[in-house]
Amino acid sequence: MNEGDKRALLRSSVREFLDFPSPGICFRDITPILKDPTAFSAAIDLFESYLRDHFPKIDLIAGLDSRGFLFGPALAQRFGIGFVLIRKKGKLPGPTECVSYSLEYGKAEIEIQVDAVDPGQKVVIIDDLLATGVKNYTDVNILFISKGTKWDNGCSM
Ligand SMILES: O=P(O)(O)OC[C@H]1O[C@H](OP(=O)(O)OP(=O)(O)O)[C@H](O)[C@@H]1O
Ligand SMILES: Nc1ncnc2[nH]cnc12
Repeated sequence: MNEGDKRALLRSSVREFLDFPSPGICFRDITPILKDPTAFSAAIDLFESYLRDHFPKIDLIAGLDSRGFLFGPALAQRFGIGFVLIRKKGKLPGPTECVSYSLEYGKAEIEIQVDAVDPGQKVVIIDDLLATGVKNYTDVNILFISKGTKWDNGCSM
């Protein structure tokens, strides 16, 4: 399957539910991607090829609780690198760093273990979709950060 076919398959695999979980929200349901191994492979292929084209050095993949956990480990395997968890507050043991943020509906606090990332490591943060997270980027996204510095880049598939 070529890249265009993969994108088309993914688009057709995301269902929309209006007014879920609250009135006015159009919820984009990615569960059909996970149910179809061809679609899931296509998602990981597209993430991988984007990263290989744009970023020569990646040390770690970090996944956002919870749907980022569905894609991140498979992607990390493709690169032979590790996967670390960014979880909702109160789920990770030991010393953590925490930040609060607003979602399309509601607020959350997320945490990472302080030893999850070493200074200077290049980390890809992966999630299933952005709604309000970063302006101009929607659907399946990859964002890059260098720990303790700034967002470097982002993409939408
Ligand atoms: O762009 P935003 O406004 O931040 O919305 C997108 C975020 O919301 C969803 O996660 P959620 O916190 O609902 O958790 P879930 O993955 O467990 O459903 C989704 O997986 C993203 O992480
Ligand atoms: N519109 C949306 N669809 C699916 N998950 C979401 N999380 C936040 N906004 C969402």
